[in-house]
Amino acid sequence: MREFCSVLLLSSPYSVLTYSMPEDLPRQMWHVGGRVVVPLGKSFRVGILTDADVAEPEGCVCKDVLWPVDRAPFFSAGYLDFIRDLSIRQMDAAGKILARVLPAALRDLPLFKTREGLAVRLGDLAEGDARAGLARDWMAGRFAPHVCTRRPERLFSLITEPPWPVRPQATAQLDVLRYLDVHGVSSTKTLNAHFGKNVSQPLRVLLRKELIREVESHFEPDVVCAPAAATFSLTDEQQQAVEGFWELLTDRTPRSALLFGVTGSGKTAVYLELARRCLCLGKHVMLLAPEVGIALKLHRDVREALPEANVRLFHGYLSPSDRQRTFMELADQPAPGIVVGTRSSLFLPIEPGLVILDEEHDASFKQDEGLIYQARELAYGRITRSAGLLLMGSATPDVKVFHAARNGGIALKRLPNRVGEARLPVVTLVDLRVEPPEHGPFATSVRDALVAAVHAGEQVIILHNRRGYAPVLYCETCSEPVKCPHCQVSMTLHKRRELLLCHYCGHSLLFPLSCPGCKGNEFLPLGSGTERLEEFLRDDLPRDTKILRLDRDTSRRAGSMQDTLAAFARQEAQILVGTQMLSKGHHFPGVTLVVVVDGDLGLNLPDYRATERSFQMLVQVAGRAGRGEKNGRVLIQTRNPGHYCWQFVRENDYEGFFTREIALRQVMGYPPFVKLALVRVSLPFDQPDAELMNAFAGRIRAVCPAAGVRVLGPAPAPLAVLRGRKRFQCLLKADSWPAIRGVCAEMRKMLSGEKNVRISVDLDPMDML
Ligand SMILES: Nc1ncnc2c1ncn2[C@@H]1O[C@H](COP(=O)(O)OP(=O)(O)OP(=O)(O)O)[C@@H](O)[C@H]1O
Ligand SMILES: [Zn+2]
Repeated sequence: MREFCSVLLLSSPYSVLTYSMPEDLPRQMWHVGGRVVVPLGKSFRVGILTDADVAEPEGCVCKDVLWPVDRAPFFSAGYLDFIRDLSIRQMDAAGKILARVLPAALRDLPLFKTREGLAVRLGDLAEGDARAGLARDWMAGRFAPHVCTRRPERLFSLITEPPWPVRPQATAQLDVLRYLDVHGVSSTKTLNAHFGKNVSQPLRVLLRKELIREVESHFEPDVVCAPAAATFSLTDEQQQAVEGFWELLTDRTPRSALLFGVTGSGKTAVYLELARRCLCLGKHVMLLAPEVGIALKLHRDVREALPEANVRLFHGYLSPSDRQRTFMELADQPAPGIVVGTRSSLFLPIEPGLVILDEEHDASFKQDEGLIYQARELAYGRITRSAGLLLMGSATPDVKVFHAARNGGIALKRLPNRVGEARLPVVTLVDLRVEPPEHGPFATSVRDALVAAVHAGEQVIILHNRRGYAPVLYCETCSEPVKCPHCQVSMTLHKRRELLLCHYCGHSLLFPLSCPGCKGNEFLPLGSGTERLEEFLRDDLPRDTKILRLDRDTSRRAGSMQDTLAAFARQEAQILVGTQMLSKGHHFPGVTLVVVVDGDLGLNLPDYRATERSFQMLVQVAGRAGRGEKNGRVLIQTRNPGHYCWQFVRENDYEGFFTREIALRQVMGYPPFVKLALVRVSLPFDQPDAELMNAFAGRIRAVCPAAGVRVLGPAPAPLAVLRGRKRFQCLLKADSWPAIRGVCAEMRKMLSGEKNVRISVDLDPMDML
């Protein structure tokens, strides 16, 4: 009797199709969860065999599956189920989701080779005399696909900052240098695509001149481990947390839990002990951080604490070949190990018994572009299939998560004290209306504190959440700021790099320039970013003060972020200036003073989470002070000291903040009391929109009430133009996700025939701009 199976295509049209199983090939060649090659139209595709026992479809003739790619299942049934579930929730095809998360080489048609190295054409696999023999060879392991059809991409990084010792006539070299300067580590493929030609010649010259170097990844794991920290035993609080979580981990039902521990309370040690025990149980562990910088720190922590464990580092900046290798190795079911990484690790083909999200409140756990997802939900999806534990940890939990923990949906353990003798720092607000900034951006008392700390040989962290030299470059001739032609926002001046950059789309202009509007040449940089702050400090502080800066600009060269963090940890510098990158996760015992230049920066964004995010960042950065022997203090400059968040920041009172915030959310009708979705519609800048948007608005109004969905908008988005497209958005509120999904599906249908119009749906949005 003929047998039929389902195959999920990993390339367009991404559908699930029914094929017949070839009767002349042994049944043992096929594995549910393994990749297969199937014919489609006149070509071949790679798909995943998702079901080997389906009924014969009526009224159509099925083609045979051509040949397997994997000798064993690549994905477990649980993994495929997880992807299917995600596809329902994201309203996107499962094949498309997988195509987005699998390394390209694993979706490509493989090259089949005999053991002698002779290539076998796909057509020959379909028919021909060799087929039976090849099947025998396959079973005996003498015939296999060769996956690596692409040449591994080479990655390049700058070695030095501009200016570079290159003749002005050597334009090809300068172009490449500038590109790497703006975009950071880039591959040959991106470079060739950008310049529309092969750039291997200038690359060769630049390598020889030692102006660039080839790297494995943007962020290479530290080769040398710090000397193992003195071993310590867990405090009673830590021990109790471990035992509580361990009970949940071993009770054979999926669980989620929150470790709510103040900054410096030793949450990492709790994670590591649980990870160790989980490995002993024979289960995999995923330890995830919101940012690569913190993932690298955790990777080091794990290797120090568990030197015997099998540890892998995974994040979005690995080279394609590294990503591919990790997927292949893990699909091969290695002994239980630990994956340390960022959110995309959740798609690796292992069954984790324990998933830990460190700094769980962080917005970077949400992916906002392409495949939109929240790592917390994905992680829960993973551990439901393995009956494992999802452990979230933070000093400032997400308000939604803490609400669930309060109501018993999530188990809660606390670490209310810092480890050892360390105390939480004293936080003081500096009212800039009373004490205006007289030393660059600093009030006199703040500057005095800075100088005193430097004198005393202590370390200082200065947070300013804005990179670049000045956020606005104002033309004195036409009185207009220089704006990005694609986004209509002000371009940021990066003085040292001699660039103007759009922080939204990456568009860059060389500086100095003449005003794009009036050709004027006189400019005034307005406001200040981290670069200007650093410049001010160098001029203002004693000459021998060592200053480091950490932001996306100083992290463009491979390894530079780690170098900066390591140098500061070794106390080679006294001051570290930077953006929110330095606010969390790191442990610098020498820091006694933290200064926040503009505490109001994030408070007034048009987003219901603005206060929560600001509060979290301020408490986190304050938490970098006083982690060693000496007490810490924190000075926050503000012009708005009446805001309700300050009282809680000053007292490091998360729960007080939570109580206030959750009451507001209830009154205003925001999550967790309602489900929220943001629907974005965009169209090319020069395309008329009035008629379309009016009709769209009318139809939404007709659909929403019946579905029990309230709608705000459509209205122009706060960033009304981005990357050359006009943007509109509407906010949907309802009591249930299915109601929202129903309306979103309708909205997609409404716009499906419109030319050049794109629609995206963000469930539970993090970024409302
Ligand atoms: N039981 C212990 N005894 C001594 N030192 C400890 C103990 N537990 C943790 N530590 C040390 O305390 C320091 C702070 O711990 P850790 O970085 O884990 O804090 P955290 O809770 O993650 O803070 P944050 O939320 O600010 O990142 C680390 O250097 C760690 O080695
Ligand atoms: Zn732009």
